[in-house]
Amino acid sequence: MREAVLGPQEAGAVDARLASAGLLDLAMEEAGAAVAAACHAFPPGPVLLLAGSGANGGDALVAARHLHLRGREVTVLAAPARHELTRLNRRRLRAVGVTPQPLSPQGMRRHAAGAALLVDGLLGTGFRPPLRPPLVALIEAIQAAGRPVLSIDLPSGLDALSAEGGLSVQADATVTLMGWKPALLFGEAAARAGQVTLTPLTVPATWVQQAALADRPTDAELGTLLPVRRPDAHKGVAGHVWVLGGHPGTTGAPALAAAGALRAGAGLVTVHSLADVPLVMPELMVRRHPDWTAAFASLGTRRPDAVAVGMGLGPQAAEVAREVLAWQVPTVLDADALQPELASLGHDACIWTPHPGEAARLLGVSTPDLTRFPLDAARSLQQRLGGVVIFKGGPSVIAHPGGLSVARGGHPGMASAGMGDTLSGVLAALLGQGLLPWAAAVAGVRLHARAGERAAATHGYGLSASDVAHELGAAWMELRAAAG
Ligand SMILES: NC(=O)C1=CN([C@@H]2O[C@H](COP(=O)(O)OP(=O)(O)OC[C@H]3O[C@@H](n4cnc5c(N)ncnc54)[C@H](O)[C@@H]3O)[C@@H](O)[C@H]2O)[C@@H](O)CC1
Ligand SMILES: Nc1ncnc2c1ncn2[C@@H]1O[C@H](COP(=O)(O)OP(=O)(O)O)[C@@H](O)[C@H]1O
Repeated sequence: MREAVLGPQEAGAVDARLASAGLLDLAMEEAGAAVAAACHAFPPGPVLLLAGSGANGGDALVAARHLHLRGREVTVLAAPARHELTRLNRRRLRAVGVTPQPLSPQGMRRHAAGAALLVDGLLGTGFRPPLRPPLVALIEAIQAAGRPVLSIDLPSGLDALSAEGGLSVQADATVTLMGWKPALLFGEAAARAGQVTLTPLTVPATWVQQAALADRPTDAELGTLLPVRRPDAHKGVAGHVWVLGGHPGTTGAPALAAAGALRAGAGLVTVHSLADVPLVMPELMVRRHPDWTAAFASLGTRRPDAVAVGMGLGPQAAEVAREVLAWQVPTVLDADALQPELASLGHDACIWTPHPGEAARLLGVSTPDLTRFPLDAARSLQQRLGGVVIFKGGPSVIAHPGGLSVARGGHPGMASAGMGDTLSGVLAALLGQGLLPWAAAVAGVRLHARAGERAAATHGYGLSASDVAHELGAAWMELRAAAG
């Protein structure tokens, strides 16, 4: 099932809709039950639950009731409830014999000493930074307690939309509700969440869609996008990819892109370069040109099915990319071709693949400004460049005219030189096989990430881009198999 990446909901609007059908009550009940179930994965012993004033606190109160009814010793420290359902669940908790005590850092410290587990229900998606003092002291007290922590929805103190950690709870596990929040997927914030499990909640799909900022497609969905060849297929129908790149000192980059293209099913791959590009696979065709004017003259009016341009291309990259963009063929722009002066020259069949440094150059902002809010960064890049943008990272965000998509998987071993070059080749291969740019982008990024995961199983942090290219075929088979 396609999962949503959710932004903070406008609590009032959601409440009104849900409350009218009594569904918010059911949703909170489901949420609390899931949290209680997750507590059983921790060692046995007393559970200290911390409930804030909003609905996140309400979830904690429901969890406390479920735990108590199953015979688990619980202590609940709760802030005065501002949320109607939270008040209701406070009454329900009292009715089964558990009376919440006032929430304070002192009380927290006193009770944490005897607790086997802390449940953090202080703040959820309703939190708006900066953190106010009473919460600062509480979060510091949670950290100082040194007990295992299970957070509800997201660790308290994290801004659901931001990748920043800041002062926030360091959880061992998080039960997130309804959909993934950006904070659980990116940067320092994601590292605060520990092991995350998603509890979907039985609410109408339209509500989830309304709250969603992005989607997060599964392998089964992405596998259906990969092309299937007829038995009588020949290399002429599998796409001819041209790779334009390389410069003395960076000749490996186009070679890696070309290997990525071949391993992602391109029928023919030709590298055009002014430099002496290594023939990393004998199946590649490499044409060395004296200069780019001569190169374009010799190519005449011949055009490939798809182009990847920019990898290790050096100082003339903008000029070369300008010429390529005028061809109006499906084009992947990477590395040195990611220049601000090309922004207005793109077309609908372009895929731009900046990493955060290149994205900052394209938008004229600082890298941290972009990595803090990766979904906003991807959206801004797409608005500036048009076509499809892949804002690369772990994970990457794909911005296309239909919205945003957050990729799954990959491996930290992929943080090594040349990895993006291989991705460019993969994308060009998929474009050359007829995929629409958005489909090539979402399927290509996942194919590359899955190949990275497979290669990392053998090579760990010693992973190279060539290792990833070698796993592309197996990753392709897996994705297709997942599609059924
Ligand atoms: N919307 C839904 O469909 C569901 C939401 N649920 C829960 O509801 C949560 C959202 O609930 P709410 O919107 O009530 O918000 P929260 O429970 O996240 O917190 C809101 C409260 O936090 C305090 N707060 C906000 N900013 C603060 C700051 N800077 N410093 C200190 N305190 C601050 C305010 O006092 C506010 O009352 C979700 O995270 C989830 O846990 C679940 O009950 C399941 C269903
Ligand atoms: N920690 C990570 N988790 C998942 N994928 C990663 C991670 N680090 C890097 N990658 C992937 O590796 C690629 C790196 O691209 P890039 O920075 O352009 O490399 P290069 O410029 O060396 O070719 C991107 O596709 C990125 O998504």
